[in-house]
Amino acid sequence: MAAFEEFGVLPEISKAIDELDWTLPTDIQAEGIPLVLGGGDVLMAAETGSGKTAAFCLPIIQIVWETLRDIETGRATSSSSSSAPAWTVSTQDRGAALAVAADGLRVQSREQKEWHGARCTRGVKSGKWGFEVTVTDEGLCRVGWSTLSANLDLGTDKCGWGYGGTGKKSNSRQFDNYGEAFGKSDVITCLLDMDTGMIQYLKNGVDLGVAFKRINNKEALFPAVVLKNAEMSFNFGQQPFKHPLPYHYLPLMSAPEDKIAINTNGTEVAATIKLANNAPQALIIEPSRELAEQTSNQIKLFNKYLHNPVIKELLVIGGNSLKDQISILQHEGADIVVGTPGRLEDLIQGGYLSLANCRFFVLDEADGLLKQGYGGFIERLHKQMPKITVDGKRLQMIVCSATLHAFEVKKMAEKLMHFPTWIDLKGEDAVPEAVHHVVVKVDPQKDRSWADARRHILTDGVHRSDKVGLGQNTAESLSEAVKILKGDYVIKAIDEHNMDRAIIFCRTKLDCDNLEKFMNFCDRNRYSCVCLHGDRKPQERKANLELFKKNKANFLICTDVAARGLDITGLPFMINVTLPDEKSNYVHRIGRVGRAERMGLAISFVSCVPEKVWYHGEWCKSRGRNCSNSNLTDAGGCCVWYDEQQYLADIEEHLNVTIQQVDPDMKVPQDEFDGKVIYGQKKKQLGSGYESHTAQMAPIVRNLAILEKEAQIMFLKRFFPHCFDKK
Ligand SMILES: Nc1ncnc2c1ncn2[C@@H]1O[C@H](COP(=O)(O)OP(=O)(O)OP(=O)(O)O)[C@@H](O)[C@H]1O
Repeated sequence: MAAFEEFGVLPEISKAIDELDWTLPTDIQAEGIPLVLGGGDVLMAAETGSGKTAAFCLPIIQIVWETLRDIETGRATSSSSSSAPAWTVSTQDRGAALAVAADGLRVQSREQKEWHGARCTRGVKSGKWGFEVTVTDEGLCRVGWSTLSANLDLGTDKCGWGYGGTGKKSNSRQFDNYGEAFGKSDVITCLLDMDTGMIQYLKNGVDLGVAFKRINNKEALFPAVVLKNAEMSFNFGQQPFKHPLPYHYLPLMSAPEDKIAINTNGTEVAATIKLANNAPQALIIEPSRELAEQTSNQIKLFNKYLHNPVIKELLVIGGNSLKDQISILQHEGADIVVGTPGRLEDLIQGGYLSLANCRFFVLDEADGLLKQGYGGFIERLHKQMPKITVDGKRLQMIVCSATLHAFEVKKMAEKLMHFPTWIDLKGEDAVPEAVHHVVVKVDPQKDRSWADARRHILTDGVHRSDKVGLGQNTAESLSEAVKILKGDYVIKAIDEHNMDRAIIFCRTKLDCDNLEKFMNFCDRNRYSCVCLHGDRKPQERKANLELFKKNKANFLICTDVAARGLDITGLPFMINVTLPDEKSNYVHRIGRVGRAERMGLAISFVSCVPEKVWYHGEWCKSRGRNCSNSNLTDAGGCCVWYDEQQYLADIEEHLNVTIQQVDPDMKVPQDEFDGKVIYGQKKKQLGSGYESHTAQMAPIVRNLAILEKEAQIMFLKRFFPHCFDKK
């Protein structure tokens, strides 16, 4: 069996993977694929280039295909089930913000302002029954019994009877003192005597007395709960109760069929499902067009051998014809949509793309999307997606990035995701081992070559009206010198390392354009380059990326638009002309090399003096185009002093490493990277490292064995002293 099949992947998909020469799943794939196939919400945090795209695409493709096949063969029906469901909390008969765990025995609502409730899948028509709940987190909760016609806000109408954590019982919105308050870790036993119409509760095994008597009810009663920012677990008798039920009461699980009623709320008569053309099963959001295109291409590759039915995949990004995308949605249809926020918003708002059948919601580079301000957009889409699809499947949300440890991500996950599993393969943000990253200090006071540089890069014009140049030892003059030196250092780095392929990051679009001109000026053939940034037309961006990918241009000069996710096989080198001010972007930029275990060298230039740079905000009318207001922002201008030393310190602290420093001659010192690896290729004899690991662990294991033996002997001596006496 092929390696991927062992993780539950269909043979047809596995065959397509084999053709890519992937022998084994990467760690994130080995952990992520089974979790997604198993129906869970997943947060995947793993380093750049570790194969996250396939970790979510493969299981999604598989489930989408299986669903299409079931629909085609008539096996898929809407969520009603004539066979009686188990005693669990219903995923159908529940409030929108109430999450039910996969086993149906734990519920959670993180909604702070509103109450959200749910009922059990089964109820009882007669007899004396009991179940237990445990409060597993702080918050407000009410638990008890209700009929199917009661509203989910238990105790607020005449058909629901509840007991709340504040020590009140309620029915018909009448709240009366009862028992005592309860909270986290308390166990509440809920008792119902259908024959006399009596409801009673125990708190941690202590009888609180009758709560409701002679309830005038002819309908079946169902266990019910309502929560406000709280969590609770249920036991209908699946586990031994923590506190025994009073005499004559039995666990609900043991109720015979003739006394059971089935919860039919939210379930409809079985019907064959038909999915609308414009209502895909999966929506994948990417932060940039290039990345969306890349993911879409991967899906096409993995799909290759899945026929009957064929999965229809659609890329929706700006720059491609909106009319064509609408036409495809209306006529051919799409099962998986990959897109960027802007175009997705246009299609959804225009009513061309429906989220009514969406069961996979993927946020790739999620922290990037949130930082770009798409949090509200994501929440709006999530609200429009059904939490349970027509065929009874739960909406699954998958969130990934190499840098997921942002507060915004955790907040969003808490709000939108359903008991998500974190796959965190690195702990905190980290740079892959396959990346050798170094910094080169740019010190215009030590390196005076800028002073008599006859040819130099056209700088960004920040100091156009300042007096700069030789003899001027002002901050402005040194800042201008840094800009000149950095242009030269790019050429030096390329020459020193014989780079014939590299991605070069600049801070602004203008810096990219200036570097492109400079490299062409130096030698159009040797330094052949293309640009990728937001001011270039979509078709040009696409063409430039292709030129670089196909090796027709040696260098790709770009802004952070290309920092995330771009996958260029075996890219050996990367240059940071200026460090990003956002720590996580360092990790993403660096991650363009050292992918799929191929070694990469990343060189970052770091100015030793402050550099004055453009910073156009909303206040800049032209948003930077031909802007010449070089005053500082606090004086109403569009410039700031950029402190790269500080950014370097921040990055080092964030990654908990000291980044190796290299002299301006760009020579990388002899270490385990140099000489033993060829950048762009896999490290030879990577080895598992187990051998040295075993040697390190051996003495510790030996000590543990001794301790274990001592503990066992102490135990035996204490409880079986006679065995030792005899000896
Ligand atoms: N199991 C595998 N075996 C070999 N190569 C793989 C495997 N999985 C993925 N790859 C390759 O590894 C490279 C990186 O994969 P991918 O783009 O999915 O990384 P990523 O984790 O999403 O990175 P980033 O965080 O930068 O977006 C790709 O070229 C991909 O083809």
